[in-house]
Amino acid sequence: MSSGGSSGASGSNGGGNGGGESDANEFDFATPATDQSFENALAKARDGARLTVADATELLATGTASPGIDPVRKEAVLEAADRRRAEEVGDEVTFVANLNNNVTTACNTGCLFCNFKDSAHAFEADSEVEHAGFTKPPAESREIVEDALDIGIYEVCSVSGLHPAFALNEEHHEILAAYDDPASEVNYKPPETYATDPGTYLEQMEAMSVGGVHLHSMTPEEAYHASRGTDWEYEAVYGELASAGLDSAPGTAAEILVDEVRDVICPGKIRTDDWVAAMEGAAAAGLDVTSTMMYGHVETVAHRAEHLKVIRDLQDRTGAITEFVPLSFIHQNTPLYRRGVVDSGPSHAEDELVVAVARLFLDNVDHVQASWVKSGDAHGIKLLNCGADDFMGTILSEEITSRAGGEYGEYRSFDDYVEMITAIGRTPVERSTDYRTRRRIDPDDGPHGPRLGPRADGTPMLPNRPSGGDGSGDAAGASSADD
Ligand SMILES: C[S@@+](CC[C@H](N)C(=O)[O-])C[C@H]1O[C@@H](n2cnc3c(N)ncnc32)[C@H](O)[C@@H]1O
Ligand SMILES: Nc1c(NC[C@H](O)[C@H](O)[C@H](O)CO)[nH]c(=O)[nH]c1=O
Ligand SMILES: N[C@@H](Cc1ccc(O)cc1)C(=O)O
Ligand code: SF4
Repeated sequence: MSSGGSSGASGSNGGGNGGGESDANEFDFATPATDQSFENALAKARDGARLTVADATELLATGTASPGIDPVRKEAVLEAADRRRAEEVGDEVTFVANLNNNVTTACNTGCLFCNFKDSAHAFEADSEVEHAGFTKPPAESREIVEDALDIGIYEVCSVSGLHPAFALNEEHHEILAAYDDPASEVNYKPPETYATDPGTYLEQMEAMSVGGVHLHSMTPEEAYHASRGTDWEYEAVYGELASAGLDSAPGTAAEILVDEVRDVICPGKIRTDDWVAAMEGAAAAGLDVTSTMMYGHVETVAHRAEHLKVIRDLQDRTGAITEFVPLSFIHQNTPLYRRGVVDSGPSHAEDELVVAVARLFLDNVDHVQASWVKSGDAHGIKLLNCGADDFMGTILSEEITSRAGGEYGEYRSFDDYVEMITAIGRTPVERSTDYRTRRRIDPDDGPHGPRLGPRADGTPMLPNRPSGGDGSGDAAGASSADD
């Protein structure tokens, strides 16, 4: 691999015109040019016409004909998106009382944007390699969810590394173990190899699906891992997971859904077609799904626009997508940054344009999320005025962004939410994961706490855990389970 400076990212950061002026290397994507003009694209967006990939590219770049982001044009795009948001979903800003409970950081997939994972080898019982990761057996997962239910959460969101000992169920263990060389052929080692057994995926689902909580888990990449080495259909795999308690699936692992970008940032991951097939399988199994895009690394604005088209087409076919979650790339501790492939994540202007163009382009997805984890409070609030109408959730625990170098903590209280949302003249609304159940919150009736969770009674959440994210993996008052 070459590491020719920051060319890929400087191209996309400098207004999204590709890596045109920088050193040629394999991470340079061609400068996008379209046969559309910025003005025409903006006029179509204002009229509510369905946008093309070329339209979206022009809007994201504030015109591909000139380099950099034009501030006046940017404001026009943001204004059109904010107006569309108001017409489509009104002035409510939703958020969910939820808990992140990630089960393991052991992973060999090697995505170059990720610092969440630890090399799975370090988790082996006879390994002397130090690591700060964790694996939580099912009983520990259950205890963590139980404790969080007591303080009022509605949802548990669980995404994990692809631990080599993870299998869907006992039958899957047998199939994987029967390979001649399971480790190299199907990324499998038996649980007894490791200091801590993660259990099966079905056992983790059963453990976390407790007390009426909504279980949001199993990304397409995890569904692939839960069926590796077999000919099982995604619909059947998600069906079994649903029978064990899964309620909806996160559409992470999407990154950029263009294979030439995946080849650079996550060559070990499933390709775009497989990601789409997994999401369709989840939908066919009756699950809601979310959708994401992780942007601001080596890709161009044209790749972002193509990604949005993949999501819109998927939603046209399934109707199962509840929200779109833009994930702003956090660069500090990642291999992409440390190896000099990128020199930063996206600028604030790029974040704003991604939210705005998602709102305008994804005419079939109702909700666009702003993330205080990725952007912090002030910029997150700004994104709510660029087309976003959801402000994610309380989460209580955060490992992905903090390990990548993010600095915005791992919890927001209901009082924080009410203050931030009313500060911009909007209405705070507690939601269910699927947005179908909502509760408008009277700002004057504080202190505020969750009421939609199975055990929620309006008491403010008081998470029993050390404050600040040190990436050590403690979650909501549980002990860490370092292997
Ligand atoms: C860490 S993975 C965990 C789940 C599973 N291993 C997978 O890849 O689907 C979940 C998602 O976190 C996001 N993520 C990881 N590192 C990130 C970073 N440095 N900045 C922003 N998002 C990141 C990616 O979109 C990734 O798909
Ligand atoms: N944007 C981020 C999220 N979003 C997910 C929500 O918290 C929630 O699970 C979803 O909206 C379904 O209800 N979660 C994170 O941990 N980090 C983010 O940056
Ligand atoms: N946990 C993911 C974000 C995420 C999770 C679930 C979703 O449905 C959407 C987004 C991250 O921090 O990157
Ligand atoms: S993004 Fe997921 S699959 Fe990729 S290295 Fe990180 S944990 Fe593993």
